[in-house]
Amino acid sequence: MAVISVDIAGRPYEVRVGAGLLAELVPHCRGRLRKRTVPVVTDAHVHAAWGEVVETSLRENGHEPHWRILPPGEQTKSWEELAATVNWLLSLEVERGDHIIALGGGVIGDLTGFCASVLKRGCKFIQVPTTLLAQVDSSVGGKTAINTPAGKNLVGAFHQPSLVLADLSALETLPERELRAGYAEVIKYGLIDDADFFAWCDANGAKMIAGDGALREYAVAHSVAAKARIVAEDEFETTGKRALLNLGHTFGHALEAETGFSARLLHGEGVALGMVLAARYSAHLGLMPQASAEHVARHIGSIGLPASLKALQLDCDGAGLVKHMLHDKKMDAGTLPFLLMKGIGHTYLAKDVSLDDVAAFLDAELSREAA
Ligand SMILES: NC(=O)c1ccc[n+]([C@@H]2O[C@H](COP(=O)([O-])OP(=O)(O)OC[C@H]3O[C@@H](n4cnc5c(N)ncnc54)[C@H](O)[C@@H]3O)[C@@H](O)[C@H]2O)c1
Ligand SMILES: O=C(O)C(=O)C[C@@H](O)[C@H](O)[C@H](O)COP(=O)(O)O
Ligand SMILES: [Zn+2]
Repeated sequence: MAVISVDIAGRPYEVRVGAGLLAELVPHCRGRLRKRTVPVVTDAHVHAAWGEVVETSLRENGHEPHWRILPPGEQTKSWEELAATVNWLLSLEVERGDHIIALGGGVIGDLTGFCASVLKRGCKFIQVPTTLLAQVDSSVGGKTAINTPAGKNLVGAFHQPSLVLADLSALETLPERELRAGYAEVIKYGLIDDADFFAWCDANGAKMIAGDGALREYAVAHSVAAKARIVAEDEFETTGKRALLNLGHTFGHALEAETGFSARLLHGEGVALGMVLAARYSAHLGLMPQASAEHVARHIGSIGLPASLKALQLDCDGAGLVKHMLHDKKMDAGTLPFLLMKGIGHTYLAKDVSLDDVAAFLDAELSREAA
């Protein structure tokens, strides 16, 4: 098992990565579950696959799980589910010191974390991520949120978990499309500032997705360590450092909004295509060699992730996509800083991007044939 520490000032916590952690959930929680009643928020797919394992671990250790089983999918990150879940937690008389368990992917982690942040002005919670995406990214760092009709993650809070338990065994029941989508956020760490890790992904990504346990443990632990370093430096995304984790997301979130936050485009798929667009736009601006941008696109395409905007068959133009971007939380005095690349492993926050130019670039990409 790998244990990574997230050194948030004054509130450090551990991320444990290994196989079989769900079956021993309570021992790993080491005294965090104070009461007999333990609230567990999950979704229907995760409950069907892992509910019994978690139930057994809790009951064998003298706890009584209370389940809130939500509909799977992005639509669950909503005002309605937030209100209903907070009311459910209140009905269980959860106290601030109790730990709420978020068992699931990024949707469950983001929603439950946000509930924990507002309940009684801040309750404790434990992230138990069951998707690759949640293990390498969303369970770590304390961003929590819901979506609104105006866009992605527009209402939320920074609220750190007390513990993250990433059980690699959970990935055994994860559909392959979800594994690939999660892998997009793994590649992201290589593209941000770690060219060696991108080379590792190039060599091992497909085998890791196919099920190699040692490669999975390395990918998850390396990604968590990368995220932990960035978050410890800039917890609240104020210095520009944490914004690097948004690589591909300005494009990706606009695509998610355009496709109605539906199963047509998963978050990780939007990020994958968003990173291709960020690389190609960087090449278009002359910042990065076109060959490096195509290297990024080739690797992403080789995994079965979307690498072409045309393939999405959107019913909009570049200006339509840019309109979604105006809700991006990085907007600053009417301008939108963009994550661009000077090369693989050299991402930076550019403050001088023209949105008209981005729209024209996207118009060209919308009609570009897939490589
Ligand atoms: N807070 C952050 O820092 C952060 C980072 C990245 C992404 N996110 C958010 O995370 C969300 C995406 O998360 P996701 O990709 O995990 O999606 P998800 O939570 O929707 O899970 C994907 C699908 O897999 C199913 N599933 C989960 N675990 C399973 C398992 N072990 N076996 C079988 N099925 C399983 C779910 O029911 C769902 O159908 C987005 O809303 C995104 O905005 C947040
Ligand atoms: O942790 C972060 O910081 C990230 O940006 C991680 C992203 O992968 C994640 O999708 C995040 O929720 C996006 O943040 P947002 O602030 O653009 O909503
Ligand atoms: Zn993301």
